[in-house]
Amino acid sequence: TSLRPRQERPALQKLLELLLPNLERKDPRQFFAWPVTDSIAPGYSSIITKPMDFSSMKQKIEDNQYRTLQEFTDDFVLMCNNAMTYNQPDTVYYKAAKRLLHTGLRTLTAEKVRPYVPTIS
Ligand SMILES: CC(=O)c1cc(-c2ccccn2)c2ncccn12
Repeated sequence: TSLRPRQERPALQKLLELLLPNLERKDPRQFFAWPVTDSIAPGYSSIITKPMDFSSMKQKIEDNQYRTLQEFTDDFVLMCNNAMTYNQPDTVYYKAAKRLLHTGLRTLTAEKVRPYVPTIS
């Protein structure tokens, strides 16, 4: 239940706190740093049902909301796919998202990161 305190997952949390800045560095123009607002992107909230951005991912790490590396990866993929859904292919945002998705997944699936993926619990 929600009343049960979130069990600590220090090893995973430490890993995610290392991985997040690595991914953020791949977004130097900080397109993905903060939630996209309807004022900068007309109609965004009615088109994108599950918004995601790096600041929200950071908060989820601090709040112990990621149980596995896969859940963290899923949010990263969601963030990139949102940008490729809302923005047309010829926009800087779409192109940045496509590149970020590709380079970010290479980091998240790298051999040296894989040992942190828990086997069937
Ligand atoms: C990520 C994304 O879809 C995005 C980020 C931005 C953005 C992010 C930071 C500063 C300015 N714009 C944006 N602007 C218009 C349409 C879409 N976007």
